[in-house]
Amino acid sequence: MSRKKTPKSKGGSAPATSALPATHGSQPVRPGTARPGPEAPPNRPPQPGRSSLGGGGDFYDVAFKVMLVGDSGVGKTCLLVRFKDGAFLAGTFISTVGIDFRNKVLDVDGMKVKLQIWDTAGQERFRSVTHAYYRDAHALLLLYDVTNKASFDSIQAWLTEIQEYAQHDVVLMLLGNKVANGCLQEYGLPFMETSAKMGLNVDLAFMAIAKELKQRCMKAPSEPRFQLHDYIKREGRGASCCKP
Ligand SMILES: Nc1nc2c(ncn2[C@@H]2O[C@H](COP(=O)(O)OP(=O)(O)OP(=O)(O)O)[C@@H](O)[C@H]2O)c(=O)[nH]1
Ligand SMILES: [Mg+2]
Repeated sequence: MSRKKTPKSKGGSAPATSALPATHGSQPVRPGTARPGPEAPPNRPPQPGRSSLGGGGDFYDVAFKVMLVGDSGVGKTCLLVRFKDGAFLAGTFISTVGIDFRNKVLDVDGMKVKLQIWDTAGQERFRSVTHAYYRDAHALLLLYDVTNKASFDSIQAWLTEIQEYAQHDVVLMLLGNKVANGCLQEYGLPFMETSAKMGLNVDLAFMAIAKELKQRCMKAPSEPRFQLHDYIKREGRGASCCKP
């Protein structure tokens, strides 16, 4: 499989007024089959198959879009910054406006898997912006704050929204951020407790998504199926559990 190196890109953001993302269903974007094209403008999501998906300055074999969703204040931006930069955004809470993204390339069993991670605004007034991005997402990380019951109570509403706007085969994982004890099996989703502050299970959450996505499009018939539930149960640190 061919590999690609494209100009460095830290990420970008799309204001509430930005155009809709291009539609490509839930097909992964492989550099080897990419159409040539200019970099997408920084305030718009990249077009499928264009070199902008290669931003980040790294070679990659396959690219996927991952979206972070959940109520305002649950820690989506902090989780992404922790994953991308290994740092915790302490201090004043600055709510995301519109939508923002960062790229990161992971080595998944010898293959370079690029995740383009979209950080959405949890505030209600940006909900229509978020809706427009669901259809392009290959995976969704739904976050709630384990110290905020209201954010937990919102899970069902988020799931309803996901069902309405996302692809039917989207990979979905629930993350209880700001870590506490206990297990959650209620929604039957792969689940982990994370802490953007302490870095708990953050890399693992994204790696689990990358492994699942990579296997969905690359698995050889003889290869055993990747078990997302088993993987996060086995590899998760601290309190983590999932549906058997
Ligand atoms: N203790 C603790 N605080 C956290 C953690 N993650 C985020 N926070 C804090 O929670 C607040 C909100 O974090 P953000 O990441 O900005 O929340 P968000 O989900 O992006 O919010 P919106 O952009 O409004 O949707 C900030 O004050 C963070 O410092 C965590 O794991 N532990
Ligand atoms: Mg945010």
